[in-house]
Amino acid sequence: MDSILVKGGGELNGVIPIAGAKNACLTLMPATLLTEEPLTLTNAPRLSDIRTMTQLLQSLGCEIADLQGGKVLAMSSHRIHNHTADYDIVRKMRASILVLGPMLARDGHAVVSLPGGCAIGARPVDLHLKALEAMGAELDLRDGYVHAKAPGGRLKGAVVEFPLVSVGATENALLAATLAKGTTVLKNAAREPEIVDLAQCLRRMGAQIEGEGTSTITIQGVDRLGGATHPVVTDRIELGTYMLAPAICGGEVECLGGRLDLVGAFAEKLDEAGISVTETERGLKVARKNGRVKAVNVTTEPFPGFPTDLQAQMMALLCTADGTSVLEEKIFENRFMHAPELIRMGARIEVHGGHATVTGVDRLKGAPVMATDLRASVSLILAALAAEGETVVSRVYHLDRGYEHVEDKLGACGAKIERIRA
Ligand SMILES: CC(=O)N[C@H]1[C@@H](OP(=O)(O)OP(=O)(O)OC[C@H]2O[C@@H](n3ccc(=O)[nH]c3=O)[C@H](O)[C@@H]2O)O[C@H](CO)[C@@H](O)[C@@H]1O
Ligand SMILES: C=C(OP(=O)(O)O)C(=O)O
Repeated sequence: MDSILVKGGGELNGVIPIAGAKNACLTLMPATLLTEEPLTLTNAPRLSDIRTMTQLLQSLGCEIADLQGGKVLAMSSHRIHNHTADYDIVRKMRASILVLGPMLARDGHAVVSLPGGCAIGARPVDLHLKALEAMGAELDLRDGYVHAKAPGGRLKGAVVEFPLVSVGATENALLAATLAKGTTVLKNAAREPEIVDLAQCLRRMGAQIEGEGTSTITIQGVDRLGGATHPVVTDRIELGTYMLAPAICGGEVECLGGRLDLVGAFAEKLDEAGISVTETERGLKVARKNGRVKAVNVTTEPFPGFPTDLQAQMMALLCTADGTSVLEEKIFENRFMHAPELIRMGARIEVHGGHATVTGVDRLKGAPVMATDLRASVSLILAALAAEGETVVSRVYHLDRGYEHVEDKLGACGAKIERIRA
């Protein structure tokens, strides 16, 4: 298993290009299952999660060519020859459940392994299943798999009101509704930019969708969808992560392709903490020129609130802030596993249920630490960049799920960071 060695202490200055969004790409890729015609995604990120989704789609019969070093994914699902998403692939990545809606919508049947829990929480998929049931699907849970059928071979439009906001359930229902007979209305739908991106791509393929980006999405089902070429939206979580690098270390970094509308609530917190964020022609410029960061309180919420996927990285910043901050995690029940690792680096953090109280210290100190999940791993790297001495972050396979070329991107801004290959 690879690890990352960081020698901390210096300022960061330079530019960092931001990739296409992992979480958008993972929902755009299954859209290929809705059409016999080619779907091409440009601005795709080069990540292990994208390779896992590629493997899963290929196992179902899709042809996928990754061009330009993986930045372009040319997909073609002329025929789905296998309708079973196997546990061996699904267990690696929860987003695999997103093949259920499209397969069911196109061919009227699908079998998909249940993804199981994960380190940050139990993460059930009941809302995905209830939405598809409302659209007429008959579901049977057997041997760890969901066996799904659409009576008469086609889903039908329905009004689906989600009891809580779920990004994945909104995506699965939206994908499925494009080919259902009649109108589907999704209420209390997620408003994340990745949902907007998915709706835009589906519309390019011929889908009739209104209201994406609001909490009510209306889909008029069509008989068939065609091919399209679509650029994946900028990764707002990668963007937020790299915006934190100069905030923690000092210096000035311009994040190329960054947009304030993608990170509004997060940028407001940076401003409150005393970090300057300005829009440039090419992206967002972030600087911490003088003084210590101020303590701020953060509560994670569905978009447009502060994203749970930036909570760990924000905690790394607040570890050296002036004063005491409280972080409240409202999306996942077990998303503070980075706290004990940050404490190993000298942070003062107390976790009580869904709250973490962080009292800033003058300086963190390097230590051997272990990544427990994707965003935890990058929070440890951010902390290490600001810490005195050396830090080795192990289990970085989590990091590779969501960040491409981390060492190169941070290294170009002056960070002393290298990968130790196992
Ligand atoms: C691949 C992808 O896009 N992942 C993102 C997606 O995950 P994901 O789509 O899994 O997250 P959801 O928005 O569905 O989860 C929100 C909450 O709803 C719960 N829930 C969800 C579905 C369900 O059927 N039943 C249920 O109870 C979850 O356990 C969680 O507590 O959104 C999360 C919340 O912004 C992000 O942290 C993830 O990075
Ligand atoms: C939790 C995340 O991803 P996933 O939903 O794929 O586990 C994430 O991107 O931070």
